[in-house]
Amino acid sequence: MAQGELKSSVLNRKRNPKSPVASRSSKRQKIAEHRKSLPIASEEEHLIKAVQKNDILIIVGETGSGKTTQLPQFLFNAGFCREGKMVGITQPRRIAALTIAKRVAEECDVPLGQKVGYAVRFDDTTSSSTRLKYMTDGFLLREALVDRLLSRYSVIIIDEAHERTVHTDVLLALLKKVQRERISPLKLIIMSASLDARVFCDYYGGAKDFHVEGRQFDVDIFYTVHPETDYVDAALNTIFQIHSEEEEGDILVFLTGQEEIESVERLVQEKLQHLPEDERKLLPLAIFSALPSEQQMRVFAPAPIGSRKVVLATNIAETSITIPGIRYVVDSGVVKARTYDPNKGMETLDVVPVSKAQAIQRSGRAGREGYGKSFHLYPERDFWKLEDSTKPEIKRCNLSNVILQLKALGIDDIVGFDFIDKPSRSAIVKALAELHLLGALTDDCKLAKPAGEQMARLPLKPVYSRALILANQFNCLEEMLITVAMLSARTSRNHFVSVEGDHLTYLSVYRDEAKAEKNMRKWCKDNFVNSRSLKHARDIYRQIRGNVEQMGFNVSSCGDDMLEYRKCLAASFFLKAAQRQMDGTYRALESGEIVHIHPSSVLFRSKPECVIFDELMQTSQKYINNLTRIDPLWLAESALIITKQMSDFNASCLNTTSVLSLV
Ligand SMILES: Nc1ncnc2c1ncn2[C@@H]1O[C@H](COP(=O)(O)OP(=O)(O)OP(=O)(O)O)[C@@H](O)[C@H]1O
Repeated sequence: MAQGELKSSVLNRKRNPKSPVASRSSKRQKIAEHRKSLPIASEEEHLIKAVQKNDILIIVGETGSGKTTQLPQFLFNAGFCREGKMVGITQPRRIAALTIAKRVAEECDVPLGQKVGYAVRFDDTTSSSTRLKYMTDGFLLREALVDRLLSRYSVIIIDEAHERTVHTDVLLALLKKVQRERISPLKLIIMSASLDARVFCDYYGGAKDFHVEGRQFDVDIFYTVHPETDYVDAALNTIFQIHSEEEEGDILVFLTGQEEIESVERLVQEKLQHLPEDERKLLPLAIFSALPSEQQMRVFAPAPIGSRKVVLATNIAETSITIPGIRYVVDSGVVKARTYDPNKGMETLDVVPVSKAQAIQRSGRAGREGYGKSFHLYPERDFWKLEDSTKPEIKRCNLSNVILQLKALGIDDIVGFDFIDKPSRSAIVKALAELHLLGALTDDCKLAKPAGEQMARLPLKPVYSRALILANQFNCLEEMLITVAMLSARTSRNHFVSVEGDHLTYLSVYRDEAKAEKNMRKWCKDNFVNSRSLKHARDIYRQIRGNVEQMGFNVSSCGDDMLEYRKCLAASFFLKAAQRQMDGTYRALESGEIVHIHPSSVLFRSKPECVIFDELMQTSQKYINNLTRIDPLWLAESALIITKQMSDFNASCLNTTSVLSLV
């Protein structure tokens, strides 16, 4: 993309004053000045009055106006944290909870974990003195399992509500109920950067909305004149164009996923080799959700003096976060979106155009510390054609996890539950049936004891939780913990091939690295394994091992008896089994879909007669991935159990019999 093709639509610019490298007190002064300069600062009094007057408040403000960092501090100062009460702030993403809490602790000049802390899955920094608690929406939902009325909170703020993650949607409904049931008052604040305040106001019966006007810094917006045929190539060119022509400042590039990011990372490195020495000072850094937290945090460190960092990100960096130094944003205009078809039990992962709200959020990342520029790799006319916002996740995801949590919260009538946007009936029925077959629900659709309770306590997909519970009985819990950790970390498995399938291959990758005497990075490099993902898997392993030990499980190993382990996999993943057809394709037994083994599976060539799989996904074709070869007779054993379960299953609790089509 040539410079001439970029078009500016915002001319009004303000420059960021140069920041002095400061001693602690001048840093404190700088922070105080910064806080005063935020658009929300002049609204403190009005906001507090509005919260005092209204039990539910919808706050809408532009990105960067200071909602997330300032409002909790205003509430603290106004006395909402007296008598040990807390203000809880939820974020859709863990990286946001983490970095915002760090920033607010810095603004308050306190160590993280005391007055200000964060809590995300497997990582809780809060203490008994924490008053402002940043957390993921999923974490608060889990907290409700232990303390139904969320009694320690005086205020709960649901931030970035417009993202409409499934956990946010469930919280919106749950908090309505909690508010009604609580004796001590609970203030509820819904915050959103954009648009649909109306939806939330209506949902809460005409709740009051409050608008914070203005933003701190302008962002110049540029579009291409013509559509780009290859956005990766266009992104690469734009990075180097900014690097050679624009003033100092870091670059944030939005791409779609890990593989793409890693390939752009390599391409940037390669291109740099062809530049003169003094123009090579460009440091590519990746951030995506499968990256371990501490590696994600690298993008927040300043670039070495004289260098420019270029952060290659998925939509993980789209909302809430401030990456210091970013002045330029490059927006590919696309995102990888997951949708789930409950009838086929199939996930589809498509690269689709972003919504207007997402494009605005992306641009907003350039104007956090000073004036910025945002380069969209598509024409302006295409921006206007984008959807306003993304479809709520609850309408396009597998509901089994969320329904299990609602059941564990004592909410039995899922169909009648007051969702802001109701999931389809078929998605609910499918999830209930799946949970029943996995042993989490009784025949009357109640939480089964203890299996359902244990599954609800484990922060994993229900099928993984079931695999762990069964593995405890099959004496292969150690192996299953590794498998679940490797599957959750989406680790690569090149080079190590077990003829039995991907799960066993994962096991050998994990174990061989542990045995090797070399350092992990070197070992991974020699063996073509992604070291980032493997490290992530090790973290997850440690954490879930802690969970199952707390539940009283004894982590034992089946040694070399992999038959037991494979039988255990079959008994857990029986709903995800596929049988080879005459023509070499497979038929997924649950849905009847014709599917193919993904080329990255170690079983791609050997094509065994019968397999269980972890993923069924539509990309260019319908693929199954993460497979293990099983004996069809083992499935027959599971089928007998299922038939028995189904005959006992009280389908009237769903008011439908369509669950029977499952078996
Ligand atoms: N970690 C950080 N480091 C440096 N500055 C930060 C950090 N977090 C926030 N800020 C500053 O505070 C400003 C306000 O951030 P805040 O997150 O409160 O805004 P917001 O209105 O909630 O925006 P958004 O809707 O985009 O989350 C940012 O624009 C930035 O200048």
